[in-house]
Order: sequence, then structure tokens, then C-alpha cells
Amino acid sequence: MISVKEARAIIKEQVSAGNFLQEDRRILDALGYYLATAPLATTDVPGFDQSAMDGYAIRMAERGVALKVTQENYAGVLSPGELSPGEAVRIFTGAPIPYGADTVVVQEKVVRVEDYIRAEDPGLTRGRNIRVKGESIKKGQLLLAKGTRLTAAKIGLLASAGVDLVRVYKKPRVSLIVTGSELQIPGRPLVGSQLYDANSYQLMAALKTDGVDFVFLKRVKDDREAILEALKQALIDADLIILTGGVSVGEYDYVVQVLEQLGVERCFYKICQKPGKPLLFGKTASKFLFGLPGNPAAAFGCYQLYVRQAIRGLCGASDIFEQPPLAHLQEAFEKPAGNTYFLKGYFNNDWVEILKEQQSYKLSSLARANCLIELPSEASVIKKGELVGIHFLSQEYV
Ligand SMILES: Nc1nc2c(c(=O)[nH]1)N[C@H]1C(S)=C(S)[C@@H](COP(=O)(O)OP(=O)(O)OC[C@H]3O[C@@H](n4cnc5c(N)ncnc54)[C@H](O)[C@@H]3O)O[C@H]1N2
Ligand code: MOO
Repeated sequence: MISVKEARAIIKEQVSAGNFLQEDRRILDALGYYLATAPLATTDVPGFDQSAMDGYAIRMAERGVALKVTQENYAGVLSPGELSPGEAVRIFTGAPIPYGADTVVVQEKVVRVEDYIRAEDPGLTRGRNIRVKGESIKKGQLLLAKGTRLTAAKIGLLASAGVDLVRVYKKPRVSLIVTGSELQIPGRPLVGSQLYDANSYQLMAALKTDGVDFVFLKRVKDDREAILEALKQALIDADLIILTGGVSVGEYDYVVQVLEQLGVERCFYKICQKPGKPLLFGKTASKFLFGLPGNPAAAFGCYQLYVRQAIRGLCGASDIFEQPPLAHLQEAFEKPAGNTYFLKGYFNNDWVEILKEQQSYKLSSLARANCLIELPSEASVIKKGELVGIHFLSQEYV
């Protein structure tokens, strides 16, 4: 059995050595992807000197003088035109500054009588309300660093600088194999000692939340041949295989044996942690595999703590298994030293509460949780108010 720290180090090392395939994507199809090369601005932003306000373009030296409005510049106008002495140009936000003008006075600070205006803004200074060409971004400038994950705001930045294609790391295709002869699909009646399959649903949903687009799902009975066939197929279909159930020591727990038969190298099996002790991590030449324990809260916890980080790594993230944020523990907790505990928790305002019902078959507490609290292996008494690491669960925000 290995420690949590060792398990993290092994996954990080293996995943970082993975063969990262790249592809070009349109920026709108690249949300959540990691950049494989740094995109450069195709243009200056702004591309020309332009007005930041609705008002009048003037010469600063002619402030306070009656000026004839000779022209109107709106955003998108083809030519900026020219401003001669004694003139003003009616201008709108985003419109080009006419040659000869050096200042824009906002319309609220202008007195207009027919075709004449007078700028009455004592605070006006030269260059006011003008966005200068290239002030925000210079043509050829590096917009985002390699390894950056594309978010909505970053996609907006790329678009503003004229970038339409980006080179990103391909996301892994995932196969999810859910084992268990006792499993029934929600919506169908339970027979005998059947129970509803929660794992495939929670993991599919988590993968979706985490931006994994290609997931093949297969449910199989605790049958050696069926597991073998499902795994053979998964090794063809996917880059990452996630199995749930059948990783323990029971008579019907075939996963470990079948993996050996298929030549999957076992990187580790069993971690000094609770829950999720029987977690398995393996690899072939180009694929990775996790065997998650069947108990649903343990399976979900192992997904959040390990699989999700591996997926991030395979997507090109370099910051996997970073130190988790800290929170104050709301009440004291005692545990035996030697195992890392991951407790279902609720974080709020710098404090974290340990939820009732920590057993790994109980999902109502997991559904209330927004994080897992990490209590280190060596600790046996953790006092109220002590700082502990918290791992936020995959969540979508609206
Ligand atoms: N003698 C020992 N027994 C067990 C040990 C051990 O060390 N020695 N470890 C226990 C721990 S901890 C866990 S976790 C489980 C892991 O067992 P498996 O991964 O082999 O999982 P199963 O036996 O298939 O199932 C465990 C439990 O979870 C339920 N389950 C399974 N799949 C689903 C699903 N998709 N949706 C909902 N519930 C599911 C299953 O019915 C069982 O109740 O082993 C302990 N035993
Ligand atoms: O540790 Mo098991 O993974 O408790 O349910």
C-alpha cells in the first residue's frame, strides 16, 4: 500500500510523460482546451485611433471656441476624414478620430447651437477620450501563454485580436466500464437484491462537467469474460479507461486479474486512505486506466481526487495536484494515524463543516457536500479551527 502523496506523484509522473496529441480548433470549439502553442495578435487593438465616447472630435487648442460641425464619424465608417481649423467632427464611440483632431469632448460637456458647438469642459486635456492605436494589444504580441486553459474571457481576447484558429492539446477519449451483477438502471423495477446504478450516472455527469466530450459507457456483470471483452474494446476506443466496482478482494472481483491478463501494467493498487483504499492505477504503452472502488461515494471521491487531475494532465494542464486551498475545520475530529481521510464537507466563508453520514455507500451527504476535506495521514487529533486542505467537487456555475 502506498501513501496519498506517493499515489499523486506516480500519476503526475506517468501522465506528464503521456503523448500529447495536438489539433487546430476554431476558438469557439476550443473552450476548456489547453493551448499547445501561444497565439499571436493578428492586428493592433485598437486598430486605429478611435473615440472612447459619444461627443465631438476637436483640437484641444480650440477648446472654448465656436466650432462648425462639418462631418459625422460613426463606428465602422470607411474613412476617418479630416478636421480643419475652426471645425468639429460629430463622433461616436468606436469611430475613427479624424486627421487633425487630438481630443474628444463628450456631448454632455458641449453647447450646441445649430451647426456650431462650443466645448465647455474645464477639465478637458489633450488626448482625452481617445483610445490610441495598439494601446491595448500590439500586432504580433503574444496573447496567451502555451498551457493556458481557454475560458470564455480568453476566447473573447483571441477574437478581439483576430485569432480564429488555435493549436490545442487533444482531450482524452474516456471509456467508463461499470461492473456489477447487482446493478439496475433507474426507471426499471428492482428484482431480488438489485440496486440502482449510481456510479455510471454520477461519473458521466462529472466527466461532462469537467469538459470531457467523448465518453463510451459500458455496463457489465461481474463476469470475467464480459469484463475482459469490455476492457479489450475500451483499450481500442479510449485513451483513459475508468472502471468501477470489482477492484476489491471478493470472489467476484475480477478486475485486477483481468488487467493482468491484458498486460496492463499496474502502477499502484491500494492507497492508505479512507475511503477509496482499493484504488488501482495502471497503464499500457499509450493508455491509462483507473479501477475505482464500487461504493459510490468512494468511486466519486477517487474520481475527484485522482482521475480528474489525470484528465487535466492529459488535457495539457501542468498544474495538477497543486496544494489544495485551506479552510478552518468547524469541529474537532479524531482518527487513527496512518490513513489519509477524505471527508464529505461543506465549505462556507473560510470554514468547512464535516457532514454527517461519511460512509461510502451514502450519497445524500455527498449530494450536500461541495468539497472533500483532506485530513493528513499522520494526524490523529485535528482541533476545531485548525487549517485543513479542501478539494472542491466538480461544479458548474450559472
Ligand atoms: N475483505 C475486504 N472486503 C472489502 C474491502 C477490503 O479491504 N477487504 N474493502 C472494502 C472497500 S473499502 C470497498 S470501497 C469495497 C470495494 O469493492 P469493489 O470495488 O470490489 O466494489 P463492489 O464489491 O463491486 O461493490 C462495493 C459496493 O458498492 C456497490 N456498487 C458497486 N457498483 C455500484 C454502482 N454502479 N452504483 C451503486 N452502487 C454500486 C455494490 O453493490 C457494493 O455494495 O470493498 C470493500 N470490501
Ligand atoms: O474505502 Mo471504501 O473505498 O470505503 O468504500
